[in-house]
Amino acid sequence: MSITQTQPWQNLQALATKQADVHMRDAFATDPDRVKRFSQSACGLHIDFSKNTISDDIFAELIALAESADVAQKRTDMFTGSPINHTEQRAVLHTALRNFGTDPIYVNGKDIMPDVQATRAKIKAFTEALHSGEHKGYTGKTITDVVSIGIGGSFLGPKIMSEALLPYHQHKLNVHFVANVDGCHIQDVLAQRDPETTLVLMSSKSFGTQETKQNTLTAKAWFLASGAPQSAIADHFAAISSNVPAAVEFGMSPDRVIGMEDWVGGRYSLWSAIGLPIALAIGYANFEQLLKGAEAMDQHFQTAPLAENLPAILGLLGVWYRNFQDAQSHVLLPYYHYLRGFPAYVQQLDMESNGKRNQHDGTAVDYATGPIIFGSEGTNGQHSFHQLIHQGDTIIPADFILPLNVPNQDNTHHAMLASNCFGQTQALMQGKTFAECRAELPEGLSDVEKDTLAAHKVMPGNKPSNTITFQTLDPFTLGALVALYEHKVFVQGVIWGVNSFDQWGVELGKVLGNQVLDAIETGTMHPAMDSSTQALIEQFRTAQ
Ligand SMILES: O=P(O)(O)OC[C@H]1O[C@H](O)[C@H](O)[C@@H](O)[C@@H]1O
Repeated sequence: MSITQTQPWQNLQALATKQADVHMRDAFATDPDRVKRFSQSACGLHIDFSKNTISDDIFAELIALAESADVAQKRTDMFTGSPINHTEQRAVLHTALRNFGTDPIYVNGKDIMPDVQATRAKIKAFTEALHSGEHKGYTGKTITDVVSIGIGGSFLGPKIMSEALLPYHQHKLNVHFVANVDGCHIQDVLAQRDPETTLVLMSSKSFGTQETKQNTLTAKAWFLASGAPQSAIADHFAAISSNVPAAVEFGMSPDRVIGMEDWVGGRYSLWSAIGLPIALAIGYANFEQLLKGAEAMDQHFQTAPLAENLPAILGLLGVWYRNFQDAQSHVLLPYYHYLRGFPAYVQQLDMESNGKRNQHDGTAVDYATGPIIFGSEGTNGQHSFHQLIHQGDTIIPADFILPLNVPNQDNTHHAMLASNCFGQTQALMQGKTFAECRAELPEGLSDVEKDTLAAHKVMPGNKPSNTITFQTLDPFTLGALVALYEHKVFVQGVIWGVNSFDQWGVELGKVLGNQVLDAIETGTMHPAMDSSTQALIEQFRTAQ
């Protein structure tokens, strides 16, 4: 049965009509306990979700909707290794990677936990060998720089988590990230490096990603051009992949390849060996704390009643806006400079997981699914796109994220940051009425001028937001925050009945891109190629 035929879905449709006449301003004015009822905490995270266009009835129906979608059973299926990624016949077990328990988890009859623990030991050993200076370059010099090459989930997690945890960097290595195949980036990074003290770390789950392979080939050519012997590759190149044979065939020394399993999705892989660059930056002990924070959120997600369950709450609120308030997007606003990359991280996590249009049996959905995710650090967004969030004609639910304390805290700056964060949520909620705007206008204006100007100044308000706060962004808290969003996305995928763990939509672009590359290189157009693409290829070839 389609989710739209369930009673909670139909009740929510009726409640949406009723809710249209309610303004949050009035809800707060008549209900002093609202913030208490619509706030929850777990794993060091506090979520104030009272500035949402929900009532107790709506919240109850959203919980009922999750129950009708059997979120609890689907959650158990994921954690216990069922092949829930059914189009690829794979389990989805990024949660096993941060499981420090002793119980077995079986995939195809094999307990995977010994391998998970062995990989953690490899990450630890690799990190400590570089940090201690034991792993030296071919001329005997200490390795000072790591160039981490990867894209998508093999880039975003490592880069954004390393950036977010800058205060925890051990300063034993400089870790540089390269993702795009645009040669400018790899060339700029390598130009600053000494081949004798640089290690190149190639991360590619498939080991088939064009950008990552090309960047690594360029790095290898750079290294050998410096006069390094072929035999030195083993000391200066390493790889992380689920396709170890391909990595060895590519020229990686077998003992420099760390494997990963195919039941770890790219966008869920920072907890696997793909997270090695994070450990290289912050040290293995801190990396383990990152895992433990995610483990704590896993336990909360598995045990908390849905009405107190942080991922379920965020997921259901997203469904409320996407399916009953016609919201097309969702904005992430981390009020913390070190978390500036977090919107891009959640963009892949959310849009590559739930940007789908078919239910599990292949039938097309007849309701909205994944939203458009965007965002930027606060306060910068206030001086850029917040105008549309405040006065545009569409609802853009917002997540504000703020550490209550920051390292090397300057209280003046931090109070300003927090006041902007909270002030924005208040302005979005309460808005400013026509009468309030008109009353502030100078007396010299005529009534017509006042009416016109006031109309332009009205802030409708009733714009929803969640505010997520925590003491400080340490590795544990960051792990919990990332897992919170992973499980939010999971809850939504279950309700929408989509497979959140494949990504068939990225394949066609790759295939056609290779045909275009062939045409650029040979001048021979693919017979099925349209005239626009052919003209673009000709334009490019002519310009070279
Ligand atoms: O890690 P790789 O196999 O190189 O894949 C890198 C990225 O590219 C793919 O196209 C997918 O869109 C991503 O989910 C993946 O993270």
